[in-house]
This record gives sequence, structure tokens and C-alpha cells, in this order.
Amino acid sequence: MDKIIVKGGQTQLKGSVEIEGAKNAVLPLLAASLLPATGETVLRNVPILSDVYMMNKLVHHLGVQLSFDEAAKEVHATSATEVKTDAPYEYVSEMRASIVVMGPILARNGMARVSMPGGCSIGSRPIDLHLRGFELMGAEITQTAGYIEAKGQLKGAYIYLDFPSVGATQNLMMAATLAEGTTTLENAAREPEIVDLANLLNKMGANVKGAGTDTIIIKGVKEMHGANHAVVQDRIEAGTFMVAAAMTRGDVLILEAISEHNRPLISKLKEMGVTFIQEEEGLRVIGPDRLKATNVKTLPHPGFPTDMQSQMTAAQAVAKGESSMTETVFENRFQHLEEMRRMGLNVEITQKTAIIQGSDKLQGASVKSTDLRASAALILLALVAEGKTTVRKLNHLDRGYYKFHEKLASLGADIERVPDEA
Ligand SMILES: CC(=O)N[C@H]1[C@@H](OP(=O)(O)OP(=O)(O)OC[C@H]2O[C@@H](n3ccc(=O)[nH]c3=O)[C@H](O)[C@@H]2O)O[C@H](CO)[C@@H](O)[C@@H]1O
Ligand SMILES: C=C(OP(=O)(O)O)C(=O)O
Repeated sequence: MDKIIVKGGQTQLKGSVEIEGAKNAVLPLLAASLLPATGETVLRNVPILSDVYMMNKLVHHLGVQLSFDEAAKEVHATSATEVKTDAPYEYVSEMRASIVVMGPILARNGMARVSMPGGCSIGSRPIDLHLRGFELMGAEITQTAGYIEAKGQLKGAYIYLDFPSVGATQNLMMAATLAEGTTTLENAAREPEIVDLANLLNKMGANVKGAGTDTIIIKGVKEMHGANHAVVQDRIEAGTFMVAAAMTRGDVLILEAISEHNRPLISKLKEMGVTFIQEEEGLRVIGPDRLKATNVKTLPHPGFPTDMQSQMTAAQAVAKGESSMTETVFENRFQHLEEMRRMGLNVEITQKTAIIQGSDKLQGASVKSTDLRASAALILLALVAEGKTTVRKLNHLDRGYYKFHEKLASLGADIERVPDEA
């Protein structure tokens, strides 16, 4: 595995940066390619990430002929006349998001057998809401030997989600496309990635209305066909570069940034003293001499995204004064703060809230990524901390960021990625 070495302290990021298609959009879009029985689905603006390779493998295993043209950033998926029912452990255990193949398999076959996805380092991540929704649509669910089996021809249903789960909304929305009758999802997730999925499903011949609001109505159709679709921009990658510019007194143009997808982040960064200028080519982000402290609480969209929580704590760590971060979505998403302590961070954690005393005297150290966004947050902090920081366990970073170190280097960071002999 590689490691990243950053020499920080004086970094001032300047220039423009291109953002990839969203990981959290493309994974369900790939799962959606299981739904049509005819035609080819072409996904454009596909990010080159380890999670995408993993989902490609799973979808391919299930019967879709699929090729990934990395140079063109395109996936071409030939619809399967028949899809397999089994999503085995070796694919699902590697990546939690793979659970979203369950809805399409069940919709196509009237049965699905999927390995339990299990938890991950940020929390236990149960799938009870997905399963209860399938049950309400008429499936019988059993769990044996680490597998969940669902059986039954799906019928439209009224489903109220106790929590606006992103994965459950996507899974149930896809299952409902080929069910008989109308499904209403209430208290549905409203993330831009949900809207992106609904757009692809409608291009495939489905009838989905209301995506982006808390009520999604899906009228089942008899069959679907291939479609051509460009993956929406990754708001979390864009947000990560906004925080990087903010922390380094930078002046960075985020090309083609979709500001409305990052409203809570932009609002918090403005409160911290950051200037945003909408330009023709994108959103320009200018960091102040010193950030001001701020209090943040993560919430489902349109609240502050939990996937920006770690990066935001890096900004709070160098801001002037005391900040707080309250994490309400996942129960174990503060592990990066322990690593940041090695760099001199003064933080007190009580249950869901971290109280951070900002400092301009943080020092580089040897740290390891504990999850995907933690890896980005540690690298951001390393840009500002004095001296050398080594960040290990980059397998997490590669799940969600394409050429992160190269993009930062092109903006002026002293950063390199080298093989880790350790
Ligand atoms: C691939 C992908 O898109 N991942 C994103 C997706 O994950 P994911 O879809 O897994 O997240 P959910 O919105 O489902 O989870 C949010 C919360 O709901 C709980 N929950 C969820 C489902 C369920 O059946 N029961 C239940 O209790 C989870 O444990 C968690 O506490 O949304 C999260 C919340 O914005 C993001 O952090 C992830 O980056
Ligand atoms: C938590 C994340 O992803 P996943 O749900 O794929 O683990 C993330 O993108 O920050």
C-alpha cells in the first residue's frame, strides 16, 4: 500500500480544480443497470475509484455484460435478459453500498439472496428499513447463515421510512420501478444522488416522481430499457476542496461546482470568514487569514452532510476559538479526531459532540486513515500543520477520491504519494 507525505505550514492553494462524478451517485446507478432487460446503459462521467471497480464486479457477476472505458470515464452495460439472484459475501462484504443491488434483483426475479453487508468503522449500519420496505411490498424475508433471502412478486405499497435513509430510499425506489401498482415512499431521503438515480430510472422507462422531496411516488412499469446518463458531480469531493481552500488562505476555483448541492457547507464556511464568488466557470473559494470558530451539526440532506464532518473538523482545528461538531447520523464517526490529536489537536469528545479548541500551532505527525473521509481530513490538516505528516492506509482514500494528491499538488501543495515500505 502507498502512503502520502505532506510538508505543511506555508501552503496556500491557488488555481482551479476539476471534480469527478459522485461515488455515492454512481454506485446505485450501476445497480440500476440490473433493471432493464433490453438495450445498453451508458454511464458517463464515471469516477475511477476502487468502489466503482467493486460494484462493476458485482453487477457483472449478476449477469450484466459491462465494460469500463477509463480514458473516456464511461461504463457501457449491456442489459441482462436474466439476472442471477445471489449476491455473495466476497462482493458485498467489501462494500456496504452493494446492498442496493437487492431491490433490482428482487424486482427482476421475485427473489433475491444477498449476503448481510455488516457494519463498518463509522457505525453499525443496519438495513432494517430496506427489509421492512420490501416486506410491505409483499416480499417474505428470511435470514440464514449470513444471507438475507427475499421472496415474492412485488406490489406497490405505502412505505413510511422511520429515518430518511439514502440506501433504503434507493433500494426501494428501484424495487418499485418494476412492481405491480404504485409505491409511495414517505420521509424519503432527499440527497442529490437520489435525484440522479430517479433521472436515470425515468430515462430507462420507469415512472418516478417527487425525487428530491420527502415523498417519492413510483408507478410500476412492465419493462425497462437501457439509457444514457452523465453522473452528477461529487458534492463531497467539491466540498473537500472548498474546505482545503478555506484552511490554506487559498484562492481556488472549483470548476462547474453546483453550489445548491453544498448549501449548508457554504453557509458554515461563510460564517467562518470564507468568501465565495460565483464565476462563469465555477465557484471561487477564497480563504481568510484565519478562520473563525463555528458550531456544526450533521443531519440528513438538506442539513450539513455527515460525509463532510471529518473535513470540517480539520477546518475547526485551525480556526480561532472554540468550535463544536455534533454527529447525529453515524454513531462512530470521530475516529479521525484521535489521529488528529497526534498533530496536537485539543479536543474533548462526549457522546455525539466534539468540542475543538482551534490552534495555529499544530505539528505534522505520522497518522493513519480510519475511514474514507477521515483520510481526506487528515491530509487537509497536514497542509496547515508545521512540518512533515505521513498519512497511511490509503485504501480508504481510494474508495472516494481520484488522484487527490495530484489535484492538491497542482494547486501548490507539497505532497507526494509513495510506496509504503512499512
Ligand atoms: C454509498 C452511499 O451513498 N453512502 C452514503 C449513504 O450511506 P447509507 O445509505 O448507508 O446511509 P443511510 O442514510 O442509510 O444511513 C443513515 C443512518 O440511518 C441508519 N439506518 C439506515 C438504514 C436502515 O435500514 N436502518 C438504519 O438504522 C444508519 O445506521 C445511519 O445511522 O448515506 C450516508 C448518509 O448521508 C452517507 O454517509 C454515505 O456516504
Ligand atoms: C461513508 C461513505 O461511504 P459508504 O457509505 O460507501 O461507506 C462516504 O462516502 O463518506
